[in-house]
Amino acid sequence: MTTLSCFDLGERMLGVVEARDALLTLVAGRLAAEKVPLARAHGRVLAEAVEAPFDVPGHTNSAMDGVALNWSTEDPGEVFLQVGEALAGQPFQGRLGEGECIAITTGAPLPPGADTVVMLEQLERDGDRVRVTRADRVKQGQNVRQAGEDLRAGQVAIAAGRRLEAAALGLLASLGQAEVRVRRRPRVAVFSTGDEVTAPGEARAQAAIYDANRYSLMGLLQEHGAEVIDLGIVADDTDALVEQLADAARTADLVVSSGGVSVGQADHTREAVERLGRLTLWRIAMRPGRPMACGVIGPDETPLLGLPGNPVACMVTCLVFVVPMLAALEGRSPTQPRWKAVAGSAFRSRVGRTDYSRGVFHCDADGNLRVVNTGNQGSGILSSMVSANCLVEIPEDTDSASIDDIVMVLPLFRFS
Ligand SMILES: Nc1nc2c(c(=O)[nH]1)N[C@H]1C(S)=C(S)[C@@H](COP(=O)(O)OP(=O)(O)OC[C@H]3O[C@@H](n4cnc5c(N)ncnc54)[C@H](O)[C@@H]3O)O[C@H]1N2
Ligand code: MOO
Repeated sequence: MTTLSCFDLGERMLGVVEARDALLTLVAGRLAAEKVPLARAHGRVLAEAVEAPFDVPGHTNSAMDGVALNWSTEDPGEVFLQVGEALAGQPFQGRLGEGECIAITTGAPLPPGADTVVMLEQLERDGDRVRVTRADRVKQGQNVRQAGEDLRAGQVAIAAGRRLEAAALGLLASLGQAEVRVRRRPRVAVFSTGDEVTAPGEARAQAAIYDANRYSLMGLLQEHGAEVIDLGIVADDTDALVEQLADAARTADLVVSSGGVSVGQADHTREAVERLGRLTLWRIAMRPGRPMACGVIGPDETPLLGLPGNPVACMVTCLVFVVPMLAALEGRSPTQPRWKAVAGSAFRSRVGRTDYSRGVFHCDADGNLRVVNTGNQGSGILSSMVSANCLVEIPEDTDSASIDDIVMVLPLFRFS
């Protein structure tokens, strides 16, 4: 089935998946790659696969402090003559003969002729004679890490499109990589609309509200890897907004606004966007987050998403629609992590609409994920978003979610 573009969907109510697929068509290709020092690469996305330039480990080495010896013969005996030592970084120069051993430390290369390490705790020493206690328990090859057992030279160590978390940074360092090629961070311009919306720190007029959305959006976008361009609260002046948006379209990969998308509003944002490109207003069969605007602006058709003004609807639509677009820009999979959990409370739902409730999941005594809602689910109640660690998604074919039903949870924090 071909996916329709944002402007071909018409007036009907859209499904969440359909809307997300259409938005992903606006993300034209992946962002350019750039080289960054490994120490600054945390959270970035690898632009190309990294192959191991050599075997890892590079040499067969000891996993214990003890002695290295040859255990391949049928009766290796119990007493060995120590003929030298190998330290990490200082190999033993020579070959072990029958009945010989060397002292060895963890990580030191095994000399030719040795295939087994017996740890210190299992040894008795008398001058250069070493006796292996409980020799019946020794297994040939024990306590030895084979060259290439982690990675073979030329094998892909980390695939392209992978976000670099702590373990990946450690692995890249162990491969000697001082720099890595990662995708440029997606640049997202963010602004708020609404005459009543006031910047925190400024005096608040009667019936005005402080601008919550820009801050929750900037937080979500940064958490998911974006570089944010803060355009503030747009002035009530269409010409000024056109100038600001034209600028944003030149520098940003995506423009995100909140407010002014419900029906029947005389809105200068809409007029400004239409002067610079195209805009379509959507109604999505979801709650919260039903009204949304989708458009393109500027010569490069930079995508613009107008998210609903209600603070929870704004965050939910950012998670469900904008976060997958960021993933696509960075060359990651846009599929979001979600898990099954047992409902510990009832959740709001209705056939024909995807419902997102704020939930808290935890592991119960049997080790199962259990999720309860965080109370008042009004679209303006940000404190129930603060108490939540997930969204509970009840799909459009489901008319109720009661206690003990299985539901899907989407973590609110970045998982991959
Ligand atoms: N007749 C209809 N009315 C409404 C509909 C509808 O379909 N028909 N949809 C409702 C839904 S659902 C939502 S969500 C909102 C979306 O409204 P807008 O995007 O036009 O947003 P505003 O009207 O500007 O604001 C709604 C609400 O949110 C507050 N807000 C706005 N911006 C911010 C901000 N930056 N920080 C904090 N709070 C903000 C604003 O004060 C309003 O209370 O429309 C419903 N109405
Ligand atoms: O889409 Mo609007 O979500 O809540 O109040």
